Formats: sequence, structure tokens, C-alpha cells
Amino acid sequence: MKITQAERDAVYKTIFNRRDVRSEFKSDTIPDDVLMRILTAAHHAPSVGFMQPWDFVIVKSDETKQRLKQGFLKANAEAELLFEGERKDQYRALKLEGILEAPIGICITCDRTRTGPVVLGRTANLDMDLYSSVCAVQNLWLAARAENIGVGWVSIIHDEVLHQTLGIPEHIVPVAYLCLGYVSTFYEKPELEKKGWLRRRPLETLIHEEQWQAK
Ligand SMILES: Cc1cc2c(cc1C)N(C[C@H](O)[C@H](O)[C@H](O)COP(=O)(O)O)c1[nH]c(=O)[nH]c(=O)c1N2
Repeated sequence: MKITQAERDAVYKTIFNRRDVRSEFKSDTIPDDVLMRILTAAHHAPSVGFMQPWDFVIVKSDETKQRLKQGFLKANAEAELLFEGERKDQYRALKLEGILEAPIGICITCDRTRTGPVVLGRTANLDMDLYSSVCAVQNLWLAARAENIGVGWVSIIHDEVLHQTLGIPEHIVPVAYLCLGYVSTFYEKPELEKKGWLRRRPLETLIHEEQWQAK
């Protein structure tokens, strides 16, 4: 199957216009068939040895979201202490999650035992299963963008909060907690860039010919 030029352009358009969304969620429900398309895209991510180590925990209730929000507030208060001076003020002014506003939360996990102790491709580096679940996150993020649905990754929360709140078994790793919803707007640039936190690095400073060079 050959990808046409228009289809190629649509893929790049989706990649370049994907954003991390925190503040612009609308309360509109995501229809089940749309959610299933997005989850199916996540489930078609590459995985080491075709291990498919992911599960998807879907969060819709206010009660669960409130508990997760408390977890965020605690972790965020700890995070604030790590920044100093002006940077701390800047950090405090950022909104870094949309847990309550987003109609749906999805926790993508990694079952490190899924296909037994020896997995094709995971023999030299055991973390390949985690990387596989991250591939599912990215597929979900891009598929959601193609559906005009925003996604925000909330990592300022301790794993134990996700384990306890979502009943995730101990041997399963919560890889990502994602907030999903239709949005009022997608920013053209990363919000952290827009708000002066960091800028995109020039690509040419990140490309190394043959050998890694300090740049
Ligand atoms: C692993 C990981 C974890 C997080 C994020 C991303 C990733 C990949 N990002 C989003 C991040 O800030 C964002 O991707 C960058 O700022 C670039 O912006 P765009 O995604 O291009 O809009 C993110 N954003 C946020 O507001 N709170 C968070 O806890 C996190 N955590």
C-alpha cells in the first residue's frame, strides 16, 4: 500500500500541530466510537517482541479525577521547591494539568511480565517494554490530534497515587496519565515555548555525523 502525497501531508500536519493541552479542554463528551478509534491506534503501536505490554485504564468519574488532582497538587508542591527565584515564580504561573476539566483520563500502563521473562528484543535491555508503552502513548496522542481531540500528559504525580487510585496491580507500571478532550484551541507552538520556559532547539545542533560530538 502506497501513501499518497495528500495522506503524507496529513500525517505531517498532525505531527506538527499536536500539542500538550492543559487549559483549553471543553466538557463535550468524546463519543465511544471515537475513543475506540484512538485506543485502536494506540494498540497498533510497535512493541518489543510484539509484547503489547500496555493496558488502558479509562477514567470518567469526578470522584477518581478529584483523587488524582490531589495527587498532582502534592507532587506539584514538591516540584515547586526544586526551582529558585524567578524560575520558581515562572513555574508557579504555569498550569500543568487539566485533570478535572478533561472529560476522559487514560492511564497507559506496562505489564513487565506480559509474555514471560524472556522477550525477543528485550534480552540486552529490560526497559524496552517501557519504551513500547511510550510508543502506544505517542500513537494515541497523534490519533487524538487527527480527531481534533487534545491530550495532556500529567507526570507530576507519584506512581503510588496512580496504583492506589486506579487499582493498578503492583507489578504493572503506570507509564502515562493522559487527559483527553475536545479543545477550544490548539496552540501553534508548545505552551512552554510561548510562555518563555524553553525554546525549541535547532535541529542541526542535535545531528551528529558518524560520531557524537559536543556542540
Ligand atoms: C514524558 C512526558 C511527560 C510530560 C509531558 C510530556 C512528556 C513527553 N508534558 C508535556 C510537555 O511539556 C510538552 O510535550 C512540551 O512542552 C512540548 O509541547 P507540545 O507537546 O509540543 O505542545 C507535560 N506537560 C505538563 O503540563 N505537565 C506534565 O506533567 C507533563 N509531563
